Amino acid sequence: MDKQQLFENIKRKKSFLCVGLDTDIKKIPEHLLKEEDPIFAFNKAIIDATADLCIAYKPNLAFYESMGVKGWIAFEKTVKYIKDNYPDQFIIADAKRGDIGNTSAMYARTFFEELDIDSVTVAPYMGEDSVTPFLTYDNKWVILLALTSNKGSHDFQLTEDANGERLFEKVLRKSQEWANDDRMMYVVGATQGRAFEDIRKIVPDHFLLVPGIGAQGGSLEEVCKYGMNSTCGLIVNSSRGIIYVDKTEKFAEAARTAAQEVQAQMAEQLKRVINNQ
Ligand SMILES: O=C(O)c1cc(=O)[nH]c(=O)n1[C@@H]1O[C@H](COP(=O)(O)O)[C@@H](O)[C@H]1O
Repeated sequence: MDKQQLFENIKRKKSFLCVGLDTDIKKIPEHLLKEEDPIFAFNKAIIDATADLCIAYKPNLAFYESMGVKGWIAFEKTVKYIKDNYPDQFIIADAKRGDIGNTSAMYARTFFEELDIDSVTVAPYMGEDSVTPFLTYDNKWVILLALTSNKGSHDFQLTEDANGERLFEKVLRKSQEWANDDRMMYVVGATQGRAFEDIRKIVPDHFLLVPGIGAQGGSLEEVCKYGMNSTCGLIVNSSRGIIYVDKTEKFAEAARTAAQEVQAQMAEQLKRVINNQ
């Protein structure tokens, strides 16, 4: 999917919501445990209940890999289900990969060839040759960690060099030598507030993947105020705040209601982008 298609989907659905499929066997409703594949059954119900309200799904690999082979099978089935039934959805494999070049090439092969997923999250710490193997595929995206939502973002990302440049700013600047905004996005946590202003000075046109609303308490309004650009430029993720709001047989309905609330706020925020077209 290219940038224009993504923006068209955002306008059509009046949403830039990404539903995070962080599916934990210990958190799903009990009645699903009798299913042959409870993780997939849960995901399928959540996807069917939310697909018209969001433009992306982000399964986080940790949740699947923690279950070994069974988890990987549920992950593959989930990706296939989205692609077969909701082909307009942008799929993000949240894997936070990155290694020496020939190893990154194998990660890229997994997500882009074997599974044909749209994008993968990548850690920038090992530099250019750890990221470029992911950039050799047409119509596939690298989503590079820039300024994350967690407290630990202060340990490295927000530290300054002798010239006053912060590490996340160096990541944003340097990585633009490897790919432009039709192949690369950046992760910026919704908890980072006004930092979006600084980020937009360096990457005005890029899409940003923004996790951290909902369970982590980030403000959607603030993210939009400082981070939205003329093509929206935001994919905002919520995982626990949508998929775990109810643990009864009505969990999917409740997830839909939670997604509807976020989508309504997004539709409001999008007015200024759409009206300026
Ligand atoms: O790359 C990510 O998606 C990510 C980056 C970041 O800075 N913070 C962050 O929370 N995430 C992921 O986004 C999701 C957030 O989940 P909730 O806090 O439950 O909405 C999890 O899958 C996290 O691993």
